[in-house]
Amino acid sequence: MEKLGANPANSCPLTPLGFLERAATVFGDCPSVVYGSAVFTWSQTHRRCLRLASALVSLGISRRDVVSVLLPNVPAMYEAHFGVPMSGAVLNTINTRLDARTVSVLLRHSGSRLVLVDPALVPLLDDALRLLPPGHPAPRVVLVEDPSEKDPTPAAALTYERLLEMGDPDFVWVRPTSEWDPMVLNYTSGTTSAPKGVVHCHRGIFLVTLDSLVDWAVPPRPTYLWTLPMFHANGWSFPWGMAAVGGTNVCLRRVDAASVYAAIAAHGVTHLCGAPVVLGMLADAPEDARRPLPGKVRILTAGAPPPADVLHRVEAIGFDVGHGYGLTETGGHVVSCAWKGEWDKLPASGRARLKARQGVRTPGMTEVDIVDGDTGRSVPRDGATMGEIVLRCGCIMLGYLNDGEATKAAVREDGWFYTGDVGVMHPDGYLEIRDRSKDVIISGGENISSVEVESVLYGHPAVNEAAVVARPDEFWGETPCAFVSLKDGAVTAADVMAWCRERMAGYMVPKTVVFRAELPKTSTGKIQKYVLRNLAKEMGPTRRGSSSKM
Ligand SMILES: Nc1ncnc2c1ncn2[C@@H]1O[C@H](COP(=O)(O)OP(=O)(O)OP(=O)(O)O)[C@@H](O)[C@H]1O
Repeated sequence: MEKLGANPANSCPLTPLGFLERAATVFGDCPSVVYGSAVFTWSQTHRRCLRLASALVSLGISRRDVVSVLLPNVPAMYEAHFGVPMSGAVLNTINTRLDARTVSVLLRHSGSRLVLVDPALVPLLDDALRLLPPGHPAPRVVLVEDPSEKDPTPAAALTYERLLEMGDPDFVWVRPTSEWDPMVLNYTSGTTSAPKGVVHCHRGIFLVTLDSLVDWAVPPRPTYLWTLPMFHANGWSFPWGMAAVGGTNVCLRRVDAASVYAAIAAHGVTHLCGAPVVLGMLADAPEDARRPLPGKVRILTAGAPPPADVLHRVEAIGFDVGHGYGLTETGGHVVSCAWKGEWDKLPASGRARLKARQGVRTPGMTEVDIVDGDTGRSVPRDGATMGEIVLRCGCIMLGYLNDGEATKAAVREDGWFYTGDVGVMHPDGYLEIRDRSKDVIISGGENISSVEVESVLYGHPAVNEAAVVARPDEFWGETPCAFVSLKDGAVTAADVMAWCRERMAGYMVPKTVVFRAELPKTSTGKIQKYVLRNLAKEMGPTRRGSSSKM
């Protein structure tokens, strides 16, 4: 036995890129990517990706060079997920909702060599390039033509289709020399601080892709609607996943309730992903935007805590919602609320409450725990004691690009990745996020989960969105301050406080309620609590016994 082990046949580097070759063989004539009236087959997508890889190499792109994309969910964005790493380069998808300054910082930080850009985003890229420091080599720009957008570049500029024409459809793609070779570079959303550049290798992406398919029980040949931006942590690994199962990728340039319902009906969509804001959008869609669902439509939600009330409402329409938890640093979801048959017997609100819990590790994940910050020991399974969620598995990032300190703080010597999320472990072994460590409110020594207070606020029939942050308090240190946007305006701060008082302990009830037409969000649709926290701080401390409204 001692002599047996790794050999050249069993230690070839794992990579998700091979899924595409297989898809071309098995599903060659089946639709791969649909966009408006354009329909590609898997053999066409395979050849287009090889052309892209070959053309990039002919432009001088080589192993480990960074190629960025500034694109909505269009076919070129899908193809870049294969074509760019098939050239040996590292794919960097840039969030299209960022401002020019941030895009410029990311281009500089990543040392990007080439950018694929959408016509509508050319002005943003131009501004970002102008902001690069003098002497910094600007990346080469390739415009991705789009039938629905005016072409803003001179005829002589290099375009995506011309680039593909230059490429070889029989190109022998550049395989990773090691499965640990970097494959993608994704910047985090910047919800809690400046975006960090997360680097994943081929092996990690291979593992999370297959794990996500198994965990969500995705069958062969699904019809997958791209409501989740592929720039957000590579669409939680599903660009590669859809090739593995021969799915049809329905691309949408813009996501609004009417286009989502229309696309579901027109294409017979079976699967889609979205942050809880997308669920809210579907649940609150006006009657004239809705279409009957053509069959079972499954939604995977992750990225922020889904309020039980929103889960309940979207399931009432007929959607079948799965709930996952992950971070840019894990490449996809690694914890999910694995559903038990016996829960089906519960009333709808009870089912939604259970589904709002983040759940248990996915099958491919090695270990998840919640640990006490001081002792490092697991917290008791009592559904009440809070600790930090830590993870261990093959899809944890290689690290943050050029940021050894942040990498060391997140991936520690004890073998855990520290998520910065605070949660509790329930007696049945399912975990539930209570907060991000920076968002916990400490009032008179009691830890208050802002998420828990928010979930009560979301239950109020007039509340559209809610976020709870700490406001300084002269006596308690901090008290909860709720920022609320309303569906209709006929509610007072006193009503909101009374609603909370009936449903939670007194110390958790917001002592300040601020109404806003809209709450500030990150480019991935998450509410920017640090902006609200600053606003709460600027209001000055609350005084003993006081409660206020604005
Ligand atoms: N199902 C979920 N329920 C609650 N929170 C979730 C869920 N899924 C993800 N999250 C939150 O999203 C975070 C991961 O988001 P992402 O990687 O996009 O960047 P970010 O953490 O928002 O940005 P930054 O790290 O720059 O502040 C998790 O740490 C967690 O706080």
